[in-house]
Amino acid sequence: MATLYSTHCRSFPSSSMSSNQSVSFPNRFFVNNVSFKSQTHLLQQISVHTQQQDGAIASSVIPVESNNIGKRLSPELLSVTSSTESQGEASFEKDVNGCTVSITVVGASGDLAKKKIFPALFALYYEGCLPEHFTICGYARSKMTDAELRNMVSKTLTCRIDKKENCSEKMDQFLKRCFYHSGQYDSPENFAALDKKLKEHEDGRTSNRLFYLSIPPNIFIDAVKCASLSASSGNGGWTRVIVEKPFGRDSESSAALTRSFKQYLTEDQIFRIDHYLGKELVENLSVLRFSNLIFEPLWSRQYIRNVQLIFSEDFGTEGRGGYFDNYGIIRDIMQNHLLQILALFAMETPVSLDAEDIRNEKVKVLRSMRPIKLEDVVLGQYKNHTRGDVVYPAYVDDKTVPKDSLTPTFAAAALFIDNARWDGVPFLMKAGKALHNKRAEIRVQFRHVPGNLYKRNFGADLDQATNELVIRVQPDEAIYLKINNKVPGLGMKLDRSNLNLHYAARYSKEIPDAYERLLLDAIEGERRLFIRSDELDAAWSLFTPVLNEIEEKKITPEYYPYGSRGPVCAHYLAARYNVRWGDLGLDVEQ
Ligand SMILES: NC(=O)C1=CN([C@@H]2O[C@H](COP(=O)(O)OP(=O)(O)OC[C@H]3O[C@@H](n4cnc5c(N)ncnc54)[C@H](OP(=O)(O)O)[C@@H]3O)[C@@H](O)[C@H]2O)C=CC1
Ligand SMILES: O=C1O[C@H](COP(=O)(O)O)[C@@H](O)[C@H](O)[C@H]1O
Repeated sequence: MATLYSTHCRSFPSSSMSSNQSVSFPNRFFVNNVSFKSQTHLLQQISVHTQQQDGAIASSVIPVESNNIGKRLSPELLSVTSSTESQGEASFEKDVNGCTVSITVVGASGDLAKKKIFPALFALYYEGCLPEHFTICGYARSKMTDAELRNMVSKTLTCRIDKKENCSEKMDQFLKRCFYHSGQYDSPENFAALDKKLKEHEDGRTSNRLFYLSIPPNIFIDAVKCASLSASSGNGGWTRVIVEKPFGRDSESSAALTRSFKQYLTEDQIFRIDHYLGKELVENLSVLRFSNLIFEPLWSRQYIRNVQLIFSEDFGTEGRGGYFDNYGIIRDIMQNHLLQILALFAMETPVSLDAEDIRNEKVKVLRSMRPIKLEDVVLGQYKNHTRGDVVYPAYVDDKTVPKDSLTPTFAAAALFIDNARWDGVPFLMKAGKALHNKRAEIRVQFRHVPGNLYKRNFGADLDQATNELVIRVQPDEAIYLKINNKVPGLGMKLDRSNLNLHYAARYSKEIPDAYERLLLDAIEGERRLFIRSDELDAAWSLFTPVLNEIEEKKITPEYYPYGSRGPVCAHYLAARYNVRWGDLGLDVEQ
């Protein structure tokens, strides 16, 4: 997996390679990524030098079928070599003209582009993770010059706190690679003009083109159609499209969207982003589980009492009420971010770390899930609240939201996976806006110790002694395990303490933003963290019936004050399954 690379990013100095040159890799790497990289080169062979335990170097050539020599590698071919972990070098035959990557941010004038995409692209550039030849082009209807785009982008760029050297120089160099093209999203002519502009920058090199659709969903198809027909790579490079959520609002609309995409793109070209999959601790979930002996044996109904997936924000829908009212918190957070984490958490060990193997396991989890019952769902909506002199608005105070809106800004739900590993274990989800804190975490509560010798020390409430593993995705990333411990002294007093892996204390390096990882993956053709269409179908099949029922029955949400801990009914839901929400406990570190 990416986290095992010890190189700081996964780029190689590919564009500086001369024909048949070997590229040496100073550190351990997975050969599949070497091969992936070679999609931008013509493959000749891959030589691998593996360091043995005694330090000796064993050399081998990864067999490449003769009919594949000189061809671009497809991900399918890569699976042959994917599990080889090596140190060494690889040889490629370089393209005659070299390659370039052109990244077009469609909707460049928008919120997400400014907030996340351009800063992530700069971070990749700053870290040396972008190829030598690349162009970034903003595309939107707004009229802007290149200079105006650069000015807009420059306001959002920051340098890594641990690497401030040459920052302004790097920013200037980066901004010089950014251009702007104004056009309509449904105009083949405007996209053809974009194509012409990109070609000028690509300067005859093999062009690989990445389109990031950072636009509202109602114009996805227009943009995909025009990008694919008028501006895709025409000279042997790849064309990929990153699509932002929402991918529809139920099974039917999602399937229709996929069908429309597939008129213009193959599944391999579609990168459906769920930025929670790019978060460091979500990426680490599989490492934690599959590369530590102590967790995997406990990872089942036998030892785990319940799992909690919690998302909270301490602000409302500010500025996004128009979008939000049509979706609500279940579609905005649960059906995608929390469900994706659940699938990664609960999946069986994949055959390998290849994208398809991982996604195959995730989809099995999703398909094993029990339909969600309406009585297992709690809905809430925030109302206004005054604290001191400050009046915090209600959801319906947003001018873009109808006054009588029933759209939930909070939801809690109990989900179940009906398979052998998880039979009967409640997976509780809770997501809300305008709550008392901002947090995303996974909480795993273990069963009570059978015949606990120390039970008298806990009084009547054995839950006080529950071991709990907390994976705090954000903020202040941490993994900690609550254990029972003897308080030092002559008596026998027990307390609960944390074995704590606190990232800020352990690692001095700043944690990359999820969008950096995902953009880099899309450039490299790594699909592991993107949603495959069957995963999406399964996710919608799970949520669509209950969403329909909520809407048909016009369920009134429980109103909770802005800045509170959310609806009381969430506690009743948990109690029904003999669960206490872990984030509301009284521990030192919650
Ligand atoms: N913002 C966020 O935090 C997040 C956003 N997303 C998703 O990312 C995508 C982009 O989000 P965001 O940047 O907030 O979106 P914006 O509403 O800011 O729209 C992006 C750009 O699209 C164009 N646009 C907006 N509305 C229309 C319209 N009705 N018809 C045609 N063009 C329009 C505008 O550019 P111009 O007028 O110049 O053409 C605008 O600058 C959306 O799909 C959103 O759901 C996902 C997660 C988080
Ligand atoms: O996808 C979305 O995510 C954000 C929260 O993302 P984070 O990385 O800041 O935690 C959320 O605010 C937004 O409503 C939702 O659409």
